[in-house]
Amino acid sequence: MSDSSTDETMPADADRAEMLPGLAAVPEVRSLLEAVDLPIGRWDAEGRLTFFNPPYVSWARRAPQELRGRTLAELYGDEAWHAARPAFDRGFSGHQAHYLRLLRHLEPPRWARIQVFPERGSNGRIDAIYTIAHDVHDDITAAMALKRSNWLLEQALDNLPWGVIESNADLIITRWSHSAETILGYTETERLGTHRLAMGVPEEERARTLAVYERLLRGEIDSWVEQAQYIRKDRRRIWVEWTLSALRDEEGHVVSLLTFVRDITHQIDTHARLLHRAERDALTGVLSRRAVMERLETALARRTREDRLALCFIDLDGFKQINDRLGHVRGDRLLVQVAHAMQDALRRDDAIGRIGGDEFVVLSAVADLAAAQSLAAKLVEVSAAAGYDLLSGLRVTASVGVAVAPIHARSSFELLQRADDAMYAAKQEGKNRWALCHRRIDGG
Ligand SMILES: Nc1nc2c(ncn2[C@@H]2O[C@H](COP(=O)(O)OP(=O)(O)OP(=O)(O)O)[C@@H](O)[C@H]2O)c(=O)[nH]1
Repeated sequence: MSDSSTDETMPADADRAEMLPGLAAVPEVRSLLEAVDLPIGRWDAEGRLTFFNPPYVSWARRAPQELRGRTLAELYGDEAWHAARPAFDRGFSGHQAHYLRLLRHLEPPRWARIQVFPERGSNGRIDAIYTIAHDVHDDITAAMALKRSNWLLEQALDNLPWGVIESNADLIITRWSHSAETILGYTETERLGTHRLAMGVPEEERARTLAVYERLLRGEIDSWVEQAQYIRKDRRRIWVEWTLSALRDEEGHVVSLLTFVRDITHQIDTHARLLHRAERDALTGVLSRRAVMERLETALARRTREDRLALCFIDLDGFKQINDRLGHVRGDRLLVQVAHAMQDALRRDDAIGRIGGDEFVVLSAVADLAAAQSLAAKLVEVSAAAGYDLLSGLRVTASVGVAVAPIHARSSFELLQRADDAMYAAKQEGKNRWALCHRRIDGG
């Protein structure tokens, strides 16, 4: 080993004091700089490292003789110098500055915040700058992770099939995601800062919806899921599912309502179609046998002492002949015509179902027997009018039997039986007519 290299690595205290430039030459300052547990370096006007304390040596991962007199670019590369240069320039122009640098010479690399401040000589000139490095790796990586997860969250929220809406404790909207725009038709600009109920919620739903919001805001419930209608900006009514959650601060106060919204119009339509299909007779569109029997059971179960329920049993006359002469397709058409004519003759609360080939049942709440009879008469009349095949001039008519609960029967089975008997009587009497059940429960 040469003498000079010995001098470089371990300078005697006296020699070192002479070698030290600027402020660092003052013994008190030097002791202070060496005692500080942060890497400190002094860079002269040519950007060369002229002083460094012991923490700097271990931080730089170099022997002292490899550090002294070197520029930052020589020590850490051009990329590092590029990051440092603006702050160095500010330091040499008399200002404090700082910059962030990823220290790639460390394994694994770490983020540091480097503070730069000028050293002014006695003549006021700036002879050098000092750098102090702070390890901010954990803060920076935490901030970057937070930023990234926020970014991911935003991306995810925007790409979800769910619209995301957030409103504050005054129900003013503070977030309206991209998907919310797509589903509800209003843009973020139109909705931010407006009241939740200002647009879209149908008039008749407002009071109920507000009551739900208020329960959430008061903390009475934490979440709420419901299906409701919404009027889009283009005035189209859609079905949506709202999932609302109350968000609380650290003290537990509800500060906002987070809402996810999903368009379920398609599901609701499909469900309605399936329900309709199960409930309806495929040919005529009136109720199916099962559905009309269910209505009958329900109506009888709900009937109060005073209520009267008329059941008309309708069987078309001579329908076999229509089929035989005109074929099934034209027969079908006549069936449909008669079914629709009967349906059109009924009131909103009445029900009509097809229970067999050419057999129908009509249910109607009536005031008395006279009303039941006039209903039966009307069914006979409209069937005869509608049951006409224009091409052949052939006609079908209907025979109708009517029984009334609780006058003629109390159970559904009996009521149906009594009406069927009465219909048979009408056929016997010559068809195209109605007959009232003649057997009263009380035997009268
Ligand atoms: N076109 C068509 N015909 C049907 C359908 N369902 C049953 N039929 C026919 O309807 C006819 C019903 O016959 P009936 O009620 O016994 O005979 P009808 O000629 O009406 O005799 P009456 O009731 O005594 O007047 C039969 O020929 C069945 O084949 C259907 O969905 N479409």
